Amino acid sequence: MGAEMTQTMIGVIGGSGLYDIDGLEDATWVSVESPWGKPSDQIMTGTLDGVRMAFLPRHGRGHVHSPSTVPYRANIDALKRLGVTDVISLSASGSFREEMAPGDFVVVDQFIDRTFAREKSFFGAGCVGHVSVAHPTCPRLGAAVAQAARTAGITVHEGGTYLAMEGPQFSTLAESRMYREVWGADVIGMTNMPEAKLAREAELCYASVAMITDYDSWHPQHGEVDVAQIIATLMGNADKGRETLRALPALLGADRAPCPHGCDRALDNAILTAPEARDAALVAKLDAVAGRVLGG
Ligand SMILES: CSC[C@H]1O[C@H](OP(=O)(O)O)[C@H](O)[C@@H]1O
Ligand SMILES: Nc1ncnc2[nH]cnc12
Repeated sequence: MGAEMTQTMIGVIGGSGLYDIDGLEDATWVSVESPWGKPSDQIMTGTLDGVRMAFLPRHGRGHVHSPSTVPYRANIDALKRLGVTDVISLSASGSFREEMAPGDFVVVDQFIDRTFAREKSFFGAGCVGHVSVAHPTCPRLGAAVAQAARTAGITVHEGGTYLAMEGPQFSTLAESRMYREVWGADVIGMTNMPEAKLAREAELCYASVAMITDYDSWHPQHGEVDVAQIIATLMGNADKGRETLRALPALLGADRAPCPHGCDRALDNAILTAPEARDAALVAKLDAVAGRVLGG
């Protein structure tokens, strides 16, 4: 991938409550082998409005994986291996802002990564790589998904900072207040990190939609968050997510110009390990993620 046109393939990572999507032509669940382990589930592939789509339920059908056990590297690698160019992440999220109400969508553009028990990079000893995540989401893809959600009649907030916590417990009241008042986070969830960082390493455009389910624990009128409260909003949000996805392919189109923000060239100059010092086994595992720059 470089300066030339390619074919769009939209990869969707569905969060809690979103385990399938509808309306795909030739919908088929396929198994994808990854050298990074087993992805969360099979991936549903198909076409919508002439655009290729791939859908992966982040927690697996039946909600098998906790936020800490989601195989983030295998998931991103499998999507890349299938030919995905653009990843939309849809996630159940709490809100730290009165105006970002349950049922609203927030197109996230920044993250604070508080996770600590996950593998966060495809790179390591024998092939060291450093990518920039100063701007961790793709503005082109984010604008398209915001437009798609508006087309579906959803209240959309463009821009917001997502606090990624380890979980699986929700935050204490003191944490909730600190994230909101001191750190300036807008929404909270448990899964967008390291997913966003790995998508950048894999040179995939990544946009994240926080589908608001609750006000976490800070809101004096709403009390503390619990799963029952979240589930009450989750199913409606999942339907809104599906409607957003139906509108998205027509907005992106099948022919894809290179990303104007450089997401698909993130590995230019990123790998520091000299070719003769690289670990052959790791380089082989990086065939899909970094084959463009590593060759082979
Ligand atoms: C069901 S509440 C907690 C759970 O839901 C979110 O998952 P996802 O981001 O995959 O929608 C949140 O991050 C937690 O993992
Ligand atoms: N309040 C919250 N905190 C963390 N993850 C969430 N997912 C949905 N709501 C959440």
